[in-house]
Amino acid sequence: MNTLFFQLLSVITVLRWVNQKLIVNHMYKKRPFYRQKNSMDCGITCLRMICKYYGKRIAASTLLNIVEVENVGISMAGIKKTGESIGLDVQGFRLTELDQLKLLSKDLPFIVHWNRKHFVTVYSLGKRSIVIGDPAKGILRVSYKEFYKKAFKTDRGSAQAPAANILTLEPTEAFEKIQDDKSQRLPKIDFIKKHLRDKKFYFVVIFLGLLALMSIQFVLPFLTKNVVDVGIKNGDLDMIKYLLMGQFFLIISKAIFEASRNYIIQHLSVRINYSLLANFIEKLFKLTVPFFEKRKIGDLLQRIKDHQRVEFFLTKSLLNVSISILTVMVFSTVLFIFNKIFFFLFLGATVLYVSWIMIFLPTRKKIDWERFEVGSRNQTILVQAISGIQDLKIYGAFPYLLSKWKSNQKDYIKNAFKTLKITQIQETGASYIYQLSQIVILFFSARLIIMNQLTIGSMLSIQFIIGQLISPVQQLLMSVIFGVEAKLSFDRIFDLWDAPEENHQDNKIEDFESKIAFKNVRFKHGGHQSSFILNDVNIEIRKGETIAIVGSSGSGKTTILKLLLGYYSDYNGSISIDNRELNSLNIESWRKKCGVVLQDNYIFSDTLAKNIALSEKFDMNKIREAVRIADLDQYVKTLPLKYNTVIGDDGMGLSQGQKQRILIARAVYKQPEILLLDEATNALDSETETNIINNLNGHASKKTVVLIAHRLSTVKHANKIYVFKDGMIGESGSHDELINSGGIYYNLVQRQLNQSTYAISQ
Ligand SMILES: Nc1ncnc2c1ncn2[C@@H]1O[C@H](COP(=O)(O)OP(=O)(O)OP(=O)(O)O)[C@@H](O)[C@H]1O
Repeated sequence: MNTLFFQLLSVITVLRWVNQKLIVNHMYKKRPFYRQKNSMDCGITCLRMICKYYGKRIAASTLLNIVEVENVGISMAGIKKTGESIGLDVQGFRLTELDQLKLLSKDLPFIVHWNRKHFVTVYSLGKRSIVIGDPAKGILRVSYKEFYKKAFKTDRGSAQAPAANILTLEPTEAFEKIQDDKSQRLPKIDFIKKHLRDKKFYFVVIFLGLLALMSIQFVLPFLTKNVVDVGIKNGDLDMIKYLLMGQFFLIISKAIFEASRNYIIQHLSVRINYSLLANFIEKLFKLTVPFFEKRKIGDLLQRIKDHQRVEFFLTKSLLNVSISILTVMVFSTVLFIFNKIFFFLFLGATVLYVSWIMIFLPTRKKIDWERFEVGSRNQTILVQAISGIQDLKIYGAFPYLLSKWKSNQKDYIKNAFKTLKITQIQETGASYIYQLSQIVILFFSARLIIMNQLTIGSMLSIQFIIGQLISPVQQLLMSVIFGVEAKLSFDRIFDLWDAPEENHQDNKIEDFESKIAFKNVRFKHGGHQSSFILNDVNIEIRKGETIAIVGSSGSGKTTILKLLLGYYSDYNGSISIDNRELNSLNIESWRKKCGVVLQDNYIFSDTLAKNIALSEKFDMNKIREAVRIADLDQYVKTLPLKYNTVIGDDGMGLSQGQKQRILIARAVYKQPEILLLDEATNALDSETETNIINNLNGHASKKTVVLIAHRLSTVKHANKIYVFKDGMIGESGSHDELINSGGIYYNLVQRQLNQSTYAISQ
C-alpha cells in the first residue's frame, strides 16, 4: 500500500515537474530569479531580478548601500528612488480594475506590492494565469483570482475600492553604463581557498590513500575471474589458495586504508569547522550597529548552523565526490575492458538514475529555504521566550507565546513532511531504476552464457564490478544534493559577508584637544518614509566641560550619544572632533577615548572584576579605584568571592542600581577622556547618586562629560544644558540662565518640584 502510494506520488510529481519546467520554461525563457536573503529584502530582491532581466547582475549589498531599508523592509518610494539611482526609469501606477493590468503588458516585468507587506516581480500575463517571481518562494504561476486577492487591497481606514500598487521599471542610458557586480563568485572561491589552504597536507595524504584503495579495487575482479575461470576450471586448488590469500590481504589493507582515511577526515572537519566559525564571528564583530538592529536574532543563529553544512560538504562530501569519481572511472574502465555491452547497459541505467534525482533539485532548494525561515523564526521565538520570561509570567502570557511557537512548529512539521515525501519519492524511483537495470543485466548475462559468449567467471566479475559502481554513483548524486544545500547555506553566510563593516580608517585620533561639534545635524532611522528624529541640532562640547541634555522621552537624547559614538554614519550635517569629521576618523580610536554608560549596556556572565575591566588581564588597583568612585565598595564587601564573584546571567542577580554602578565603574576604569552618561544614575537613591556625582567630579574634574538625565538635580551643575523637544534643541544655557528665562526647562523644574522629587538649592 505504502509503495503504491509513493508510486502514484512519483508519477504525479514527474507530471507536475514536466508541466512547470518544460512548458513554463519554453514559454517564458527570460525570468531571472533571486531568493531574498531575509524577510526584509523582498523589494531589493525584486529590483535585482529586474536588473538581471535587463542584463545586469547587481549585488544586494550594492542596492542596500544606496537605499536604507527600514526595519520592516523597503517601501515603494524606496524602490523607486533606488531604481532611479541606478538608471531605471521608474513609474508608479495605481490600478483599481484587474483589466487595467493588460495596459501594462508592454512594461513587463514590473513590481507589485503583494498582500500589503511583500513585493513580487510580474514576468508575464497569460490568458488564464500570471507568472511571478516571488523572492520568498520562487517562480510561480498564479491565477488572476489569486493575483487580485493578493495585489488589490483597500487602504487602511479608506472607503475606496481596492487598488494595486505597481512600479514599472525601464532601463535608460544611465543603466547601461552602471557597473555589473560580476565579481560575486570570486570572493566565495577565495573564501573556500582560504579555509583549505593550510590543510593541503591532509588532502594529499587522503588522495594518496585513495589511489592505493583504487589499485586494490582494480585488482579484485581479476582475482575473482581467475579463481573461477582458471583455478576451478583446471582443478588447481593451490592456485585458488594463493589467489584467495592475495584477496584476503587486499581486503585487510583496504579496511586499514579506509579507517585511516575516516580518521583524517574527522580531524579535518573539526579544523575546517573551527576556522569557518571563527571567521564568521570575527566578521560579525566588525559589522555596524544598524545591521544588528535590523536582523532577527534567529536569523543570525540559523546562519551559524549553516556553517555545519558547508563544513560537511567541504570535508566529507567533497572527498566523497573525489573518491566516487575515481571509483567510477576505475570500474567503468574495467567494465569496458570486460564487456562493452554491459558497460553501455550500465551507462544507460546511470543516465536514467541521474536524471531522476536531478528532477527534484529545484523543489529541494525551495524546501531548504522554507526550512531556514521556519528555523530562524523558531530560534527568535525561543530566545524571546527566555529573555522575556518575567513579563510572560507576570502577564500570564505563556498561551500567547506558546500559540506562536505551535503555529511555527506546524510549519516546521509540514516542511519536514515535504522533505520526507520528496526523499521517499526519489528513493522509490531510484530503487526501481536500480532493480530494473539489475534484471536487464542478468537477462543479458544469461543470454550471453547460453550463447557461449560469456564465461561464468566473467559474469561473476561483471556482477562484482557493477556492485562496486552502484554505490559511488549513488554517493556522487548524494554529494550533488549536499552540494546544492551547501551552496544555499554558503549564499546565506556570504550575504553577511557583503554587509558593510564599521570604518577602520588609518585616520586615528591620538589626542582629544579642543571640542566636539554638532552642526545642523539631521538624522533618521530607516528609509525614505520615516521622519527625521533629529532636526538641525547644533551642539558644542568644549574639552573639560560638562554638558547636559534633558528633554521629554523619545526626543532624541540617546541618539545624540549614539551618533557621537559613531554607531550611525548616515547623518546629514556635520559631527566633528577637533574640526575633523567623525565619519572620516578611525572610529575605534575615538571610542577608546570614551567611557560610556548607556541605558541598554550589558552585564556579561563573568566575574565582577572582568565585567569592570572587560578584559582577561586587569589592574586591580584601577579596579578598586573605579569601584570606589561608583560607590560599590560596600556591595563588594558583601560578595562571597569579592571581585571574583561571578555576576550576570550565570551568577549573582543584580538590582538595577547595582547594575548601574557596575557600568559606571566600567566607564571609569577605562580612564576615558570623555564620559558619556545616559540616565546612568536614575535607579539610585539620591544619597548614592550624590556620592557618585561628587566622586566623579573629583575624578572627572579635567574630563569632558556629556550627561543625559531626567532628574534635573543631576544636571544642574553642568556648564551648559541643552533642552530637547521633538528632536530639536528648544533652548540651551546654564541652569541659572534657563531658570531665569522661564522657558521649557523652567517648566520641567516646576513640574518636578510639584512632584516633590526635586529641591532647588539656591
Ligand atoms: N534603532 C531604532 N530604530 C528606529 N527608531 C529608533 C531606534 N532607536 C530609537 N528610535 C526612535 O528614535 C527616537 C529617539 O529615541 P531616543 O532613544 O534618542 O530618545 P530619548 O530622548 O533618549 O528617549 P528616553 O528619554 O526615553 O530614553 C524615538 O522616537 C525612538 O522610537
